[in-house]
Amino acid sequence: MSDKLKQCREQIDALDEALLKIVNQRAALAQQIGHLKEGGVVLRPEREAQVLRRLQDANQGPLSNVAIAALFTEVMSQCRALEAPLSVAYLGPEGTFTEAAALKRFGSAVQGVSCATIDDVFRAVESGEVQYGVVPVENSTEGAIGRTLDLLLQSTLQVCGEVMLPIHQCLLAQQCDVSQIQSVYSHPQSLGQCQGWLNVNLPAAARIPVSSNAEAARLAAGHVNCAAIAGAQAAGHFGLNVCVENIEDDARNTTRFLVLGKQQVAASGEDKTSMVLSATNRPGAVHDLLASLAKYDVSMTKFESRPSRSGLWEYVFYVDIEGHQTDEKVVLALAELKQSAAFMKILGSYPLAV
Ligand SMILES: O=C(O)C(=O)C[C@]1(C(=O)O)C=C[C@@H](O)C=C1
Repeated sequence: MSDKLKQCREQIDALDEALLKIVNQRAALAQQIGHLKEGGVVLRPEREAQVLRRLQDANQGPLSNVAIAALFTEVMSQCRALEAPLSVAYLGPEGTFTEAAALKRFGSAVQGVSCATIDDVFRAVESGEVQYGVVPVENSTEGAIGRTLDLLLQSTLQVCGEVMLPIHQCLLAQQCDVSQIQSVYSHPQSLGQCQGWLNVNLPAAARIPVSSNAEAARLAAGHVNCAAIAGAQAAGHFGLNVCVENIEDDARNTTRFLVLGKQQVAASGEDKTSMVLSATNRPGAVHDLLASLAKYDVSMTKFESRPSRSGLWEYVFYVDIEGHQTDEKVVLALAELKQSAAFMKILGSYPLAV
């Protein structure tokens, strides 16, 4: 070993000891805070977002802000676990992007509960079996996840947070001779995100939609001439090879997930509010809804219409705005909006994804 290498490792050892002491001091403070909360809710999304943003603002590298967020999310996850255990349901099975989103938001010190359907995630949170749930809500290439939107309308749960996860799809198979692949399994959303790649590279292969990407990988593991489209993490779970990486048609392909819970999250300073609206049946009604937002300078980040399921050709609108429902201009805009809407339900205010 060269002298320089030895020296660097000695310095790392010394720093690790200092880090060890400091993270344990931090953990002890979190424990104290836990006692002060006395039966209160342990997870404080607004505080966690503020901690991450402050550190990202102060970060001078060489670690990236993405790395800093991942590192300190894990630190907070371990500290939080000393205050109280936390359970989180997600749309499973293990190895799906939703599991990755839950991990990204909550870190590893939580009890993850895999659910077979989006409905089951809602039920698990509603019944109190778990404290939080994570479900996909929209993808940048394929659009809304209708089932999540429909359940948000019916449910009493609050949206407590959002997670943005860059989605990189891979072709997984037992053998990587692409000319031998006859069928490709995947979730319909993932097949949609890769249709351009499939048209060019596997035009003759059957595209078989299944319930999840993990299920696709499980099926591909049983047939030598079949492949799955899934995240690279699924390859390890099912003993498959990653034959081709990044086969999504848009390199910026991102899925947005929602964190569901029962708490009203306090303002963090950079927040979003989600709601569902319906307009009265008269000319200009939708315009009036949006005019209330414009009047108070509230930006809209999403507008999505869905059948209302209560009348033929009737629609509800899913709207996200910038700001917390307790912010002054949001309070004014929402009060006016409520006057012109036939129906209005606030789904929750929560910190912007860090
Ligand atoms: O500040 C708190 O309320 C804490 O419990 C500490 C802490 C942290 O580790 O920083 C942990 C859990 C909360 O969700 C927020 C922050």
